[in-house]
Amino acid sequence: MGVLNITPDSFSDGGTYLSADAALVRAKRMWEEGADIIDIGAESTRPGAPAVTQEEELRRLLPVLEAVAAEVPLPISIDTSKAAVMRAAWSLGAGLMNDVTALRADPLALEAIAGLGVPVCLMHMRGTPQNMQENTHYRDVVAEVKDFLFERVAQCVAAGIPRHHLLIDPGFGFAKDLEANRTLLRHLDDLASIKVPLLVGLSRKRMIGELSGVESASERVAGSVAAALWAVSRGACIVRVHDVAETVQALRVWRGLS
Ligand SMILES: Nc1nc2ncc(COP(=O)(O)OP(=O)(O)O)nc2c(=O)[nH]1
Repeated sequence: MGVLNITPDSFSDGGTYLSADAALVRAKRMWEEGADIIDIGAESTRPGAPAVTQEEELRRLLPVLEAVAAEVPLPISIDTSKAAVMRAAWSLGAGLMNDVTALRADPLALEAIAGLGVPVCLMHMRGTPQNMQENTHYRDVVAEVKDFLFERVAQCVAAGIPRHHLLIDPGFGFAKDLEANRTLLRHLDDLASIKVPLLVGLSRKRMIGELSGVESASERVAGSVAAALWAVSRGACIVRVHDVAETVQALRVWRGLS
């Protein structure tokens, strides 16, 4: 899953792809590099990120989505928590919704997904991007994240969303410090018992910097690839990455040796 952030403030590539033209060039490049899905996000969810209004998110997103849907033959996921954005994006061809709040932020989101019949990724986080890093203590992070995801899956199935339309994601870096992220990664295969495909997002994140000592997010490519391989070896089905070519190349070698 190639990341296409059309925001001014994403933690590692904010402002780079703001125009529809630049975003389309990026999406095409990721397709050529071997991405299977393009994940378009118009609101940063990094720690401390300011909330974006629905109008602003739609203003950023829709022109880019139209252009990418018309010219890039890949499924498009939309990184949003707003039901109205999901509905508008679906009408323009989005094939997956990626909600870091697991359909909790917007009370209309669960109904929207059920009504549209569109697949959705349910991610674990606590609080909001503005306060989530004040809430990083867990009694047992693996058990608590697993219980949360299990419950969200059950809620979705009870709302009429087919189980095979669901993805789960432990939410690395969302209300988690290095210890919690590392514990979750080490026990990623514990989430397999939920029997829903696993998506992980580790790319360029703070934990990669903390483990590698690399300060600048955009220079954490090798560390991000290493983490992606680890996650795949522990059961991840989709890795959400900024550096598609490097990750695809590493996965091809990994698969060739497995
Ligand atoms: N499912 C899922 N979605 C996500 N969306 C955004 C980010 C944050 O990364 P990025 O989009 O690069 O940064 P920003 O939120 O600042 O745009 N991480 C995840 C993740 O780990 N999993």
